[in-house]
Amino acid sequence: MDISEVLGATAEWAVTLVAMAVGLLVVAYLYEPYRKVWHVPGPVPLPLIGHLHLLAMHGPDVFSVLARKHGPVFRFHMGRQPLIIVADAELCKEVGVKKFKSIPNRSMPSPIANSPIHKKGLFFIRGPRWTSMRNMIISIYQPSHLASLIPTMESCIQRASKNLDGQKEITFSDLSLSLATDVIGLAAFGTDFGLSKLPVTPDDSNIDKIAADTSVEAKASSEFIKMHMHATTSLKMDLSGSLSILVGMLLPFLQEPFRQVLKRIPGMGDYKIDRVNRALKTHMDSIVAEREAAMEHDLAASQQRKDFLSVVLTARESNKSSRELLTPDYISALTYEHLLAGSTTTAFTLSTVLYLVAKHPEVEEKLLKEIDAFGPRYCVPMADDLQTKFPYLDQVVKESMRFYIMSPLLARETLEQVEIGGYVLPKGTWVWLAPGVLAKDPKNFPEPEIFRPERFDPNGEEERRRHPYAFIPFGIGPRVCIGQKFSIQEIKLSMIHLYRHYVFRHSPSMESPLEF
Ligand code: HEM
Repeated sequence: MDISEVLGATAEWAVTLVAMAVGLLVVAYLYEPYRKVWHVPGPVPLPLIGHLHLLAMHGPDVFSVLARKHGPVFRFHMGRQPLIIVADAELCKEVGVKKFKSIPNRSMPSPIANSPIHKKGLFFIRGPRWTSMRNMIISIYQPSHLASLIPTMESCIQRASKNLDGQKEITFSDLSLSLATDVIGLAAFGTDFGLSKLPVTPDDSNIDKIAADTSVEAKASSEFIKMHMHATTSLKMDLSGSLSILVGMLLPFLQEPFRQVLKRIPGMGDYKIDRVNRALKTHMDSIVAEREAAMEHDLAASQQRKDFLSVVLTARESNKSSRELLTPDYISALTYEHLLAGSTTTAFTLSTVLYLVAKHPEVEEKLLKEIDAFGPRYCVPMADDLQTKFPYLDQVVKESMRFYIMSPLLARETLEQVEIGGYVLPKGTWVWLAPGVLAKDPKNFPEPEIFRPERFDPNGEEERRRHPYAFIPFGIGPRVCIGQKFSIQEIKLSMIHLYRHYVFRHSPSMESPLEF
């Protein structure tokens, strides 16, 4: 062997060794988070994609399938990121309530981390700031405030339902989205978006028609809503996300550099998301600034306003710590969050209630009887009436929310090492509760695939036997939804108004079975 052959062989070895070392580093990087929670049962994750192939295979049922196989606490890998899924009512109570001090925050998905308008809302803020803001917001949502919103809600419902007059066929989910967005627009901003004058769809098709309205207010609202719709649909952290989100799920360290580059390339998803998020923030900041100016101009008139933004601005002036806490960017984020958290959720729930009632004539008959018994059509129920005079409607709404649960997962992250269901989880573990699995568990809901509102009858055996945390569509513990009563009030008022004037049937062209 001459010297050049020796050198060649050495170089080959060196390249092989370097390639192996890089390969090992990549594998170590990919499996590093797995190492910390490998003792929790779960399927073997594939490199890069983790368990995303299972999600593609089973759809949203994947967590029920895995819970049956691996037990109530198991691992699910979203790309490289392991999630510890908790699918048992008692253990959910442990995570959400009993051990709240060790698990007080939500994990922050990557699309949010890049958007201040989303990041600074109540949903994702942490620590003492969250405690103070939550207490301040809860104080606004007193029963008397909710009751005072009934006329606003009712007038939006009446206006939206005019779209049904003379119609043989309508896509109700579009109408309910317009309605819910209008209601929250008035409740949060004191602004009438007027969307239910003409339903708006997330694919923007009606936006153009709305934009044809030349009034300044209509233009501003339609632009704002268009951006909002886009921002909402792009928040998903799944296979349909932007390229940087996809890359981030596989190799998180590459996400930020990718995003920085892609957001500068017109036509890329990241480019659009970045522009929309910045525009939304600018728009919200200008709404807040305008309202602040109006307040300075006429304090007494501003204090009379009932919308969330005005109430928060008034609260800010009450003392020094509120002024420090409620800076304009947080106020923008909190107000915008209402639109984000309160429109699609309520619209989805109202649509599914209507869909399920239309599918079950015996439920419809019982419901109509209850609604008719309340009184003549012009008699609008008050807050107390909604709570006490419509027990069957209450059961129908609950059962619909169980049947098609809006949030099948609740995100949490451990603040310190904690033990859940016999497994020690280190600080920083993503622990996600699975109300979607609980809602279909025959232990708590016999024959879970049957739509039966009576299972929520407070005097019934099934309701009495059920674990108190088996049904948590609005979440659990101190982080529970702040808009629960608001949206239930809106849904009940809508159902009462709609069923006083119309009945609904499924269109022959409707997708069956529904796919989510
Ligand atoms: C049917 C309608 C709604 C559903 C199903 C729903 C569901 C949820 C769920 C599941 C959570 C997470 C709770 C947890 O992690 O334990 C949540 C949180 C939240 N929701 Fe709702 N929601 C609805 C309507 C609303 C409305 C109308 C608003 C605003 C007025 C709102 C504002 C919020 C906020 C701010 C949070 C975060 C609370 C915190 O972290 O302190 N939601 N919601």
